[in-house]
Amino acid sequence: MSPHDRPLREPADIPAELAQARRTIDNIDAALVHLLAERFACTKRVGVLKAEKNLPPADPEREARQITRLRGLADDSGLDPVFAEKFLRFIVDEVIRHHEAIAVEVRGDEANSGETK
Ligand SMILES: C=C(O[C@@H]1C=C(C(=O)O)C=C[C@H]1O)C(=O)O
Repeated sequence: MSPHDRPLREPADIPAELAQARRTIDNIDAALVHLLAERFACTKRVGVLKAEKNLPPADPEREARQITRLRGLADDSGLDPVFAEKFLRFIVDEVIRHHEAIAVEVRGDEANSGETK
């Protein structure tokens, strides 16, 4: 466990309920960071697989289906679907940038090893 996993220390003079709510927020933020780290580790692998198979970095058709699904999940759970879509778009755009960089790297490696596809 990293020392950053612990919730932040709050001043002693703040109301107990506010301090408790902030501990919960800190735990949720920690979980979000862990989840994003896992997601990016997984998408990195996908980027390598796609580059090796000469597939494009972005898959707009899959993205459209993910957006529809997440908007539905957001609606069901009381989260603003517009926000859910923006949040997914933000993450996916970053993933696509990673995939473009991975594709350049893999192509370079192939050129250096004299491999053809
Ligand atoms: C991860 C992939 O690559 C891209 C990133 C996606 C994502 O982060 O969910 C979805 C589709 C692709 O545009 C994939 O093709 O599955």
